[in-house]
Amino acid sequence: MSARYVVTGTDTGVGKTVFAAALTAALDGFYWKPIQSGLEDETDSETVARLCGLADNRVLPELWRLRTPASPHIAAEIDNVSIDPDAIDPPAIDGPLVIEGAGGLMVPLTPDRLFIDVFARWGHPVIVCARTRLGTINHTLLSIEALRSRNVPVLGVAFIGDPDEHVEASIAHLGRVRRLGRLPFLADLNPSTLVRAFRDHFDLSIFQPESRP
Ligand SMILES: Nc1ncnc2c1ncn2[C@@H]1O[C@H](COP(=O)(O)OP(=O)(O)OP(=O)(O)O)[C@@H](O)[C@H]1O
Ligand SMILES: C[C@H](N)[C@H](N)CCCCCC(=O)O
Ligand SMILES: [Mg+2]
Repeated sequence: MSARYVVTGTDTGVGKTVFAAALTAALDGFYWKPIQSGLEDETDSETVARLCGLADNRVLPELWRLRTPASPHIAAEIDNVSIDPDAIDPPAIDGPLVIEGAGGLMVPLTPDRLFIDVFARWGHPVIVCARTRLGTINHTLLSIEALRSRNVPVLGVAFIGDPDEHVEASIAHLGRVRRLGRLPFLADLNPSTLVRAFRDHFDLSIFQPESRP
């Protein structure tokens, strides 16, 4: 089976979608956001389609599209639908697949079930997107601990923002986790600046295990 990567983050708004667009483009792969909450602004799938520079069919349809920009379990209740966490399975496509959650790991899908429970069932490697800003050490280490306590494979941390060597190194050391790279803030965010930034700041071979010697 082709590679599957789960892109999660320490919080909502950390830059998962932008990172996921960059990774999808770099892998020449597919993107899937199973649950979208919030439909008024550009959705994450639309953002990825705009930023990854690939054909529209590389963005797979969401399973649940919820109107309210809230936690999925609340947005689902408002829309009077129920999310079935057991029915969330990655589409069987032939090619690398980048899957984005919603918010952070412990975001509820129902009153009793969390996104991290679904990731644990899949067992696909998880990439934790983390800010470099103050507060990130605590949030990132907690996220890694939550994944490890459920035996979810952690590929590493993708930092987003301005460089902070001390902070990034501390997280790698204390979390015993790989630093995948750091996506800088791009004042002009478009497909070409994003592809270049990913190429300059990440080692693609980490995401292509089959091409490693
Ligand atoms: N590397 C970057 N350079 C410039 N802007 C960025 C970058 N990363 C994220 N942003 C901006 O920050 C905002 C939040 O990013 P993004 O939508 O990727 O977060 P998210 O973690 O996917 O949030 P959600 O939990 O809603 O899915 C967006 O306006 C996005 O354009
Ligand atoms: C609305 C937002 N952009 C995401 N789609 C959902 C974020 C849920 C966060 C829930 C929480 O941790 O409190
Ligand atoms: Mg997103």
